[in-house]
Amino acid sequence: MNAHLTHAVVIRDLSRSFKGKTVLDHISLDIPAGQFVALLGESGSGKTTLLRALAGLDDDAESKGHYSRPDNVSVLFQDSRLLPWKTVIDNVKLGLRRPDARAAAEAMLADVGLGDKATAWPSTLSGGQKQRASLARSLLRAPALLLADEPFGALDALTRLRMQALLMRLVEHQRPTIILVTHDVDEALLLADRILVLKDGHIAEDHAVSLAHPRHQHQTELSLLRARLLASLGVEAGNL
Ligand SMILES: Nc1ncnc2c1ncn2[C@@H]1O[C@H](COP(=O)(O)OP(=O)(O)OP(=O)(O)O)[C@@H](O)[C@H]1O
Repeated sequence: MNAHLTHAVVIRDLSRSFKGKTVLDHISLDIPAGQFVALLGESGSGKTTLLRALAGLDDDAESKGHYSRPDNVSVLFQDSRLLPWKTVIDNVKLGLRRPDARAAAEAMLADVGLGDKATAWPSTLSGGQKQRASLARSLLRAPALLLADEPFGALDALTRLRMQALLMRLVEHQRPTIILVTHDVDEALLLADRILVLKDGHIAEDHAVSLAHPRHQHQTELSLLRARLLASLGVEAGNL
């Protein structure tokens, strides 16, 4: 849409309900191209529903309002969604119509540290390796918008840290607009340019995080925002 050239995502008065139950409640939001947005919120606040709405999923929902976003979107889920009957490289280049698809997939696998797993079957990979393959599949499409729904939520803490660093390194080159749904306040603080808190289907808080990368959990600005976000999410930092 010409009116929104500088914004990758424009949402106006978006509401969604399922069987009469309102889940998204008049959401309006502008996201500049290249911004990394983290979406926090208590369980059931509507995070996944917002992401799915932008992905064009959930056709059974009653929707009002509208949004615009780039056509070139990749979605990254908590489970890697690799097809078990295809090798890792065939999963990564699935549906890609480029003459150099195989070479590009090989290069992307090397980038995510899976250069030696191209011909492996998904069932032989660890959880972290599967998510790496899934990330490679998403980024190989050079998406203008990456929608990620807790992509590292099922990984152990150390693997999660590695994946966060890998994501930051890879998106540094491509600079897609990113919306990351996460339960992990520190993940949001370490990665995002902007943190939104959803509450009962509306955006209750909108924080800019302007600190340079790489960030460290103990930086004062992050500590202050962490305490505030934890309080918003109903967690008292002093009790942790
Ligand atoms: N397809 C659907 N049909 C009926 N209800 C739905 C559907 N999708 C979501 N909901 C309801 O919408 C509400 C918000 O769900 P959503 O998954 O968006 O929340 P969330 O913030 O992502 O939660 P969580 O952090 O637990 O994943 C929930 O009450 C859920 O039951």
